[in-house]
Amino acid sequence: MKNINPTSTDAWNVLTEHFKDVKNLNLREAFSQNSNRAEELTLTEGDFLVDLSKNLITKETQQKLIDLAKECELDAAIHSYFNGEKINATENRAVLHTALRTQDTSSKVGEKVTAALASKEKMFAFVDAVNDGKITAANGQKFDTIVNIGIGGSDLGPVMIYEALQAYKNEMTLHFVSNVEGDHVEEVIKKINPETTLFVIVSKSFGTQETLTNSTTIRNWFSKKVNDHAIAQHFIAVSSNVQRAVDFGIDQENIFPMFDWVGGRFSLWSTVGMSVALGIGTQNFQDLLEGAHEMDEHFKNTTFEKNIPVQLGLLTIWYNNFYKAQSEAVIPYTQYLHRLPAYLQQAIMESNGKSVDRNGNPVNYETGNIVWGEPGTNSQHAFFQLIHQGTKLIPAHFIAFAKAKYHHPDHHNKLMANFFAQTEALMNGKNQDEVIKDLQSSGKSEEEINKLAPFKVFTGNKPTTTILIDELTPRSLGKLVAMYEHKIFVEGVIWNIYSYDQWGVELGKILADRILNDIENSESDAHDASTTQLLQKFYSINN
Ligand SMILES: O=P(O)(O)OC[C@H]1O[C@H](O)[C@H](O)[C@@H](O)[C@@H]1O
Repeated sequence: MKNINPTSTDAWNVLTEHFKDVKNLNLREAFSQNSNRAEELTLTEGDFLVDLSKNLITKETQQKLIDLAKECELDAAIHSYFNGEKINATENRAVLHTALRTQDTSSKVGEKVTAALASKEKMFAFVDAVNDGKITAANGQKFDTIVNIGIGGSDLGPVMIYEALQAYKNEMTLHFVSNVEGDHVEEVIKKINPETTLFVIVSKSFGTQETLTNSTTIRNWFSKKVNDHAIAQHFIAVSSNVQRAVDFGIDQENIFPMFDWVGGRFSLWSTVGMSVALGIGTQNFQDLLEGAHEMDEHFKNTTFEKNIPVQLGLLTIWYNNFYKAQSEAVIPYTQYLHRLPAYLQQAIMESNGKSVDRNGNPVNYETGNIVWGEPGTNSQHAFFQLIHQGTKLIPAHFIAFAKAKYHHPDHHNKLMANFFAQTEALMNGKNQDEVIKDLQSSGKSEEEINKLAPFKVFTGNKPTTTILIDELTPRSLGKLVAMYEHKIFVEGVIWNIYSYDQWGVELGKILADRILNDIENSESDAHDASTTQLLQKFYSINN
């Protein structure tokens, strides 16, 4: 991929000028002036409807952003991404999570696809055998519980998917242990029967402190509760470092390899999805992959104007770099997606939280937006106040599914009424006249009205993107997650950064090891005064 500083392109200059006009755009007026606005700024792809029309853009903005994408050679970059070029250059790796969800072995990455299909076949055979009771616990009973031990990409993707697909789960009960916190481990192991539990250790590197510590504690607990000989049947591993997993004591047969061309935070489609596949069955897992593949095809083959991930990525650039918005909210109107924001935080912020461009030079523009959110309607009763009336611009994604899983029309209508009402209210706001009229009709005195009115005014004009999907299924979920993966890619290309490394995480790991050594020797002197004082307080409570 070429090194192109986006701010040195013609399109950037054009956008800078264009921004001066658009920053005064009033969405209410934009709709009344153009009766086709909704239609012109809405994208569809099968069961997905993505309405961009409540954003602070015009058709012209969209065109100018596309020009930016073209000047930054997004087309060629997409080609490099899907064709397995080593676009993760700082780690000298290709980025091919897309190869995990296709059957096409005839492409340039055919060999990788063949390897991925073989690895999926081994995983599916294992999953089916466990779920059919052909592979059993050491005592011959059927496994009824899975404990996934992993962190970061080896946890967030699987948990998010499993929670999202609760309506598709089988009889297996899943637990996830991630934090290096004895209390977290304890809370999980006290709920399970080790005799019928399968432990899935997931670590791409098999070198992550949290996962190894938790696995060791759980293995020791298991051998006390059951016995040492049963370990081989009850512990399996997913890793790209097979040797380390063998050294840990996992039976070679029970190690499911991952590929180094799949980044941790994009790995849920691989054997990292083992626990999920055990919990929802192989057919549902396959549907998840096929949904993601559908989005891959859309992304690869659709013109930029109609391309959902391209348009969403460009909107982020627009808000981040021109409006200087610091963050974006993602609000799913379903409890099933309650872990989506956490999953996206890793996917988005670990990928695009970079301040050096592809030449190794500090960037002279903003990158990596902050992402956060919670399901609606809960979040309406929590942080929506700030989105409606705070001082910050927070573009938000509103995601909902037109059809509910269970038949409770009263609930679903109310949920969806809130979903539609919020984006409308964020856009329309409530002006002084409307506020005064309301207060008058509620019988308030003129004095009270004058006092209260300023607090009740909503400026409106708050941008939102509505993503309305027919129904939450494994397929539509796969498609939604892939949509965000490609959005991340688009942003990284425009920002001219490497989205697929994560050197920033490494420093914290090294420092924690150093302090651990001090803690084990009750030392505190080698640090700054603040850290020394905190360590001493810690020792005083624990010794
Ligand atoms: O799967 P593992 O090798 O144990 O890595 C788990 C996590 O480790 C680090 O935090 C990386 O930054 C993450 O991207 C990764 O997902």
